[in-house]
Amino acid sequence: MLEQPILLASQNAGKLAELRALFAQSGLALERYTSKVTPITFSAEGNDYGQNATNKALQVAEFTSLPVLGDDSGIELAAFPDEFGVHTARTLAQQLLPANKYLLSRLQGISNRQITLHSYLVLRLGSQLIQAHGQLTAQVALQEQGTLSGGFDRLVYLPQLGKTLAQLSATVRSQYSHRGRAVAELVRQL
Ligand SMILES: O=c1[nH]c(=O)c2ncn([C@@H]3O[C@H](COP(=O)(O)OP(=O)(O)OP(=O)(O)O)[C@@H](O)[C@H]3O)c2[nH]1
Repeated sequence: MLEQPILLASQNAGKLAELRALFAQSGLALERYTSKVTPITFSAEGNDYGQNATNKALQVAEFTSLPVLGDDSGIELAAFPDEFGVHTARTLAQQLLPANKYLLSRLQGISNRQITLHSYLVLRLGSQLIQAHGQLTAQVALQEQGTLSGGFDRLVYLPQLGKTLAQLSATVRSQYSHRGRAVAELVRQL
C-alpha cells in the first residue's frame, strides 16, 4: 500500500472532498495537488473520459514525483442520449441554473428518468498509470432529497433502497456511487 499522499489533479473542491473521504476508507491520504505544486492551467478536455483523466494526472506529474490522481466524471440521461456524457461539465457550465435544478427542469414531464453516472480514475504512480472505472445506473428523483452529501447525490434515487445517495451513510453510499466503485477498483490494484 502507498505510504505517500496522493495528489488530486483537479480544481473541483466537491470532487476532492468526495474522493478524499473514499480513499480515507482504505487508509489512503488524498490532498489537493496545490498543497505541493504551483497551480497549473489544465488543458481543455477532449472526448474520452480515460484520456481526460490521464491528461490531468500527467500534467501535475510533470512537477512532482508523488502519486497523482486524475478523475473525469459525467452523466448520461436515457431521455437525452446525445447530450451530457463526457461533455457534462462543459454543458452544465453553460447553464444559468445550478446543475440539479437544470437537470430537474430538463426532465419535467418526461417519464424516462434513468441516469448513469461515470467516474474514470487514473493514478500516475512512478512510471505506472493505473486506471479504474465506476458507474451507477439509477433514477433522477422528482426533487432533491437528502443532506448527507451534496451535488448530484441529492437527485440520484436508488429504487432498490428507496433512497437517494444523499440519504445514505457514507459507508453505504460508497458501495453504490460511481466514485465509490471506481476508488474500490483502483485500490484493488495497489
Ligand atoms: O460525479 C459527479 N457527482 C456530483 O455530485 C456532481 N455534481 C456536479 N457534477 C458535475 O459533473 C461534472 C464533472 O466534470 P469533470 O470530471 O470534468 O470535473 P470538473 O471539470 O468539475 O473538475 P476537474 O477535475 O476537471 O478540475 C462537472 O460538471 C460537475 O460539476 C457532479 N459530478
